[in-house]
Amino acid sequence: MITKATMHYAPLPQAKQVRIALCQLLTSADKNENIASAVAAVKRAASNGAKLVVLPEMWHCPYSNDSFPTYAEDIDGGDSPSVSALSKVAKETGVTLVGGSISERSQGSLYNTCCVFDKEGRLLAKHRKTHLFDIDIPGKITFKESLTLTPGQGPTVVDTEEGRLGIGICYDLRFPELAQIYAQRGVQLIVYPGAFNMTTGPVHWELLQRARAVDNQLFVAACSPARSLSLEGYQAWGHSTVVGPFAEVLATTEHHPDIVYADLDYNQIVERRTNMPLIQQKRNDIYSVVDHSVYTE
Ligand SMILES: NC(=O)CCC(=O)C(=O)O
Repeated sequence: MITKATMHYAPLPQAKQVRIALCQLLTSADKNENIASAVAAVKRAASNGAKLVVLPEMWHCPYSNDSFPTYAEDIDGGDSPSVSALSKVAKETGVTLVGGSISERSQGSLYNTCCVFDKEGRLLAKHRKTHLFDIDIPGKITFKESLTLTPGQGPTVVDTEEGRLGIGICYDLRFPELAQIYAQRGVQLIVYPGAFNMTTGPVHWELLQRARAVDNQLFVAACSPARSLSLEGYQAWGHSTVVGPFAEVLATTEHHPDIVYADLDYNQIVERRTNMPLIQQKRNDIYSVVDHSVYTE
């Protein structure tokens, strides 16, 4: 049993170098077309040397409460064309695949769910968006995911050939506690499939990624859909980005369909934490972030 008194940061896994690719996909109303374009992007990323490939939030459907129920797939029940296609392409290309997110139906509830596959196409982990996107900025943007979706119940840490990953989905990026829990668990890279909007995206998208990276001295990657061509419906900010443990932007793009590549060297986490030993300097005697999925009172 681990208690708060014995709380510690898990040791980091062996450092390595990893080529990551973020596929900024243009999403349409046609699920089959979306699946085909995701598969093509993974193949292109792999052919350019990527070993870890990431897809955006809700890449298989338009981002709307009308779409989530109609496009939802039963992952646990084995009735998921999106998951089948991702598993197959991960195996064909030999990449570790963070499969963005899709609408999942499970036991009468809907979730915004990210599946992670190994290079054999096996499902390694499933993260259900933990913080639902419910905001109201009058005249700008109002969205309430909780009208259709149910939040996930915990953090997701997954050991892959390309490092120890922590998964968050879009609005999860706003919650520093989740990122700190990932750092406590020895995560090297936090991956956020996301689809920020045109009001908050310009001011918060990169800022939040850099904040999560510098607070926790680890890598952050956030993969968005490309901006929709139509003037109706949800407009994603785009700008898929990779950030290093010193808050440096390693790679980014604009709003069009694209693949963003970066070469990550996990040794830099050790270097930054040696230069600035924030973890040892934390005042656990006066504050702490408790991971209730691991620690007990
Ligand atoms: N899909 C989302 O969770 C959007 C989050 C967002 O735009 C934000 O400002 O936060």
